[in-house]
Amino acid sequence: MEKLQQSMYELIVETSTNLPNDVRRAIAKAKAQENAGTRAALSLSTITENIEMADEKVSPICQDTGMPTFEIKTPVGVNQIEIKKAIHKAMEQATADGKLRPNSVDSLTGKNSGNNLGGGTPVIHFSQWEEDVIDVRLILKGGGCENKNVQYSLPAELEGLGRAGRDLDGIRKCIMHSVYQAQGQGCSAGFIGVGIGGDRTTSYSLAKEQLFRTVDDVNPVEDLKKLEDYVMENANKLGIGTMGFGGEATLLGCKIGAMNRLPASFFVSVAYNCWAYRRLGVVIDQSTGDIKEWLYKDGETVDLNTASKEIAATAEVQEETREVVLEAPITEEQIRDLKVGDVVIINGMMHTGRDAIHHHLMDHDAPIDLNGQIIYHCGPVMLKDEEGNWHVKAAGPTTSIREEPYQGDIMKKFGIRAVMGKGGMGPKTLKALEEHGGVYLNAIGGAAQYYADCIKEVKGVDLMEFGIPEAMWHLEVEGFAAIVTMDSHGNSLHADVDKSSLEKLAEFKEPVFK
Ligand SMILES: O=C(O)C[C@H](O)C(=O)O
Ligand code: SF4
Repeated sequence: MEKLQQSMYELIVETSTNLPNDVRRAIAKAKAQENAGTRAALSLSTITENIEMADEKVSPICQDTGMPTFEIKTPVGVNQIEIKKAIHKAMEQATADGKLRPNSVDSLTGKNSGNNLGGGTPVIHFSQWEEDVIDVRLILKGGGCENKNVQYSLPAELEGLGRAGRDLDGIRKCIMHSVYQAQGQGCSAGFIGVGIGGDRTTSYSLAKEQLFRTVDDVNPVEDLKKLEDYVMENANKLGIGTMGFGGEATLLGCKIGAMNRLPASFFVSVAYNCWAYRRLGVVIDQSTGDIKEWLYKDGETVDLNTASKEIAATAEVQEETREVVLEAPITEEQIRDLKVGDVVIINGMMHTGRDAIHHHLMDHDAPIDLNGQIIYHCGPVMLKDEEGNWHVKAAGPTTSIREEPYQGDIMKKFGIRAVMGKGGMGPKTLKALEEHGGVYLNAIGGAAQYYADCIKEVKGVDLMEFGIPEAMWHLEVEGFAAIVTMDSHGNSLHADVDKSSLEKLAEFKEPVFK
């Protein structure tokens, strides 16, 4: 199997950079249905542009290239150790080439292994089958959507929906609730895999397995088909929308599986996948290791730009929406002038800072003067050239809510005026924005190529000891667009969408499946 390592490399690169056709179709459909000219329509246009850029440049669709999860079927007698070794080598190569972000972090020391290998990374599951070829499927599922996975133990009391019992209707309520609780934080519009039954572990595994099904397949189990259809019809009525900005498209796919359970347990597990649903597969010749066939690529090319009426309307909305250009250092007066809904175009410097940096800044000085500056919640994919200069390969926002315990204090301590990320922040930060004169900017989650293109130069880096994604990168940008979703006057689009979607969720309280 001398070609196996190369085949695995191709699978990894293709999965990171090229979305499968069923996913593209779901996104194109959502885009066509979105109300023209809204923030959601604008976000979907950015997303589709990003998908095409990633494809053309053979660069990661999203900077978080996720937890690589391989599901492999081998004919009896094939050496699985050899396959594992080939995958490990291919992972290292793809990381060195900037197709994967180094994403494997020691949970105790915080050290990034740098090559995507380490305890539990990558995930490789083997099973045997009686075919004479090897079937390898890969999902790259990002951490932000992984954090929105949820497991219910029935019976349960659910916010907005009341009692969920141990029956089909109780399961229905759990699934509706899972979509509500994700809000925009897992980069909606998303896809969910649901596992019913099992124990806590197998229930989650079953949920994840559902993500290997194609978006448009039909569930052979009548009750589950009914449930999938119901969820697809109704979850979109919650109005959470793309990025949680409100809108028509909240959920793009729902796949449900069931297995037996113990008499005492009744789990419903939901695996939430962002729109950047990176899943591909290959059929491998067991003697040469060559790729015989690609899976999830059904040949027909999907036009992501079918929604011409919406694109025309985008031009209109840009006239109505206030656009403000910001360049650091920013004054308090400039910030107080911004309102939720304004589009901000950033030129000049911004500095990345995510989990490790926020924790660090609580009781250390900043490596540079942050007064009036912009902090970007981002862990980019970076590559160093032979002259030692860094280049940005992918750089979309990360989920901001993780910085909620620190953000307000850090803004005040260092005089930071704007923080940018995705998914919004909570009441503590909102209060600090009001007191201090700060603003929260929402960039489009997953649009890592779109934003990488706005970064003109890497001016430097500090705190590299935290690893590439967690270091503080000093970036010079041009035309970097984001939306004000929390302002210094106590307004939060995220709080508004959460409240209205909870009210809508409560409309699904009455039993449907008796
Ligand atoms: O780690 C990242 O860059 C992003 C993460 O997947 C997230 O959605 O928060
Ligand atoms: S940033 Fe968004 S699109 Fe990227 S992996 Fe995280 S949840 Fe997915």
